[in-house]
Amino acid sequence: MKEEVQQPTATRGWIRPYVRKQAVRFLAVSLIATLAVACGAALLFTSGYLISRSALQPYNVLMVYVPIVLVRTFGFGRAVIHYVERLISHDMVLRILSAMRVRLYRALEPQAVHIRSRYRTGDILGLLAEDIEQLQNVYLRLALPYTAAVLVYAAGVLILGYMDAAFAVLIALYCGFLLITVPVVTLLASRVIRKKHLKERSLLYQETADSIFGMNDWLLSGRTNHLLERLAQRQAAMADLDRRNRRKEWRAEWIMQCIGGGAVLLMAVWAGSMSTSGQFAPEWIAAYTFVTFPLIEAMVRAGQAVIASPDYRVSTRRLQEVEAAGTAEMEAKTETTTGVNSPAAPADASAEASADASVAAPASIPSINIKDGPSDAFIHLDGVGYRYPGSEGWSVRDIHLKVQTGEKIALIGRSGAGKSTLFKLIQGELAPQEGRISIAGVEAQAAREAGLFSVMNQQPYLFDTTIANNIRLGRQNASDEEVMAVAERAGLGELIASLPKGLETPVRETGSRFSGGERQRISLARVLLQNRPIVLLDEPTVGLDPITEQRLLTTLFQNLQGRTLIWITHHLTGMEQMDQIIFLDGGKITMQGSHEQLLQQHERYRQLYALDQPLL
Ligand SMILES: Nc1ncnc2c1ncn2[C@@H]1O[C@H](COP(=O)(O)OP(=O)(O)OP(=O)(O)O)[C@@H](O)[C@H]1O
Repeated sequence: MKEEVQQPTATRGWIRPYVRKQAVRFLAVSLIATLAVACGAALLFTSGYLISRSALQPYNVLMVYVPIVLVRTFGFGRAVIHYVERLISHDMVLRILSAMRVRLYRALEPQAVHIRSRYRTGDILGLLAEDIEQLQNVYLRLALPYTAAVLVYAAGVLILGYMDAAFAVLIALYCGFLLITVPVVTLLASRVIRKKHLKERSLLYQETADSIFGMNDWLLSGRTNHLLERLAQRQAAMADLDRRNRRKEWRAEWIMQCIGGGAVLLMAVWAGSMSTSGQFAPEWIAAYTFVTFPLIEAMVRAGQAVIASPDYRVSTRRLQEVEAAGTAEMEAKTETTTGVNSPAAPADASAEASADASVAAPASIPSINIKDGPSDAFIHLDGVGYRYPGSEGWSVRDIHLKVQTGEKIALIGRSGAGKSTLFKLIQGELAPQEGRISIAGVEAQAAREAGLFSVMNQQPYLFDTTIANNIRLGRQNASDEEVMAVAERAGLGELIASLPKGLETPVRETGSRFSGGERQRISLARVLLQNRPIVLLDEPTVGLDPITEQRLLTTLFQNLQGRTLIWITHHLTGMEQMDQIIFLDGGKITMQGSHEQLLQQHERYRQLYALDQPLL
């Protein structure tokens, strides 16, 4: 599959551009599908003739030899044509789907860092798991059968018209009713139920995702039965809507089958009258009657596909929404990286570059070279403000902050003060709505993409593999010696020596064999291996006892000496080692200065510091 399907843009929809791109294949498959129906029709036509002719007991089998051969040929031909049709149509659809998946990925990728705040997880799962799959049915179950049915309809009416114009008009109207009126009326009648069904499904996905994320809390609260009941209710509501919907579809199908039966009767009566009037021999009555079956079946299938079409529309709408958001994000990114707000990397940063550890930056991003060890990272926040989409108030505002290379900053504040938001802004996960952020002379997002940050968070995730592999997440190509060296620097030496398999010891699922402090040390070893100039610490000591906390902090500060450090914390342990301490409250800076300055100038700080000394 070397052929590359061009990626249509957001404005060009999710169906037509691909049909246009694959027009030749689409046309070929439609003709082959029509041929398959025609072959089926010919099979029954000749069968009908053969049965009638045989019933008249010809004196020699050779009298029916030709229809026998034809029945065999059409029977065999139908299977072969059907197979070829499936082969080509699935090949075409797989090409289209692969192009669509690439396109969806490209739409989602620029939004990756905001994905959890922008979409609900259930919707994303639905999008990835269902929507693209749904679209394959547009081609296989809707477009192709409908095109084939219309072609069969047109050919049938033309052939009949050649024999009897008035009857051809009657059949055209009759089958038109089958092909258009019944599906459209059914669609309109089931619109409300379908809408409800989609809403319920989205809620079910959302609640299931929520429940999985919060499974621990449900278990701890002892209310798992309540959760299961709620999910069961939601499922029952959906199943009920499903049933009502299906009932409507079955009714429509039943009506279509009845209409089809009527068409067969009409044909039988017409063929009878044609025979009576001497237009053709009586043997042809069965042939004309039988031929109606496969033709009607093709039309009923097309009608059913139309009835299922709203599901496809919902999928395309969701894909279009995601793509529009992705395009907006890309445009914003392009403006950010090429706009006037993006000064080039400072001269001294590149001057100090060392070849062995430079980070290849994407073309549009000023290249930032990171030398082995701390470099000239300089963080400058100038009047920064951010308000989450849909929120009334600002989560942070008026933030002015200058951090010199190698400085250690503590961000302190109660819950909801805006620490994490500020963190995300510095990391380039969020773009400021007011003011600007520059890191080593470039926008935060560019700094992030150039790999200037390492992050240690509250609960580092350990994968179910060896300690060495978990540390290697920091740098895949690190040698065993390098991994051991950082593990020792992180204070894991003794622990590793006590394990029979040393660095090759499996950590077990989610790292359950290690204590909180040990897990943080593994995370520190990863950070050391990454060797990046800015390290962001998001409460890495939360939940640790005071002694373990002190020890971990000592290891951290010793090993991260010289790097620019920003540390989110809730309390004041270790503040003496910080160059700047920033208090946030209600999204604003309320106190700022070194430990000594704050002790001298702020009574409140003195009180907080005294209160926060651990009882060792
Ligand atoms: N995704 C979001 N959408 C809307 N509002 C948000 C979102 N995330 C945070 N906020 C709001 O922004 C404000 C600051 O939140 P933030 O998470 O930055 O505080 P924090 O100081 O890090 O709190 P904590 O210590 O509890 O993590 C809060 O009022 C919070 O409700």
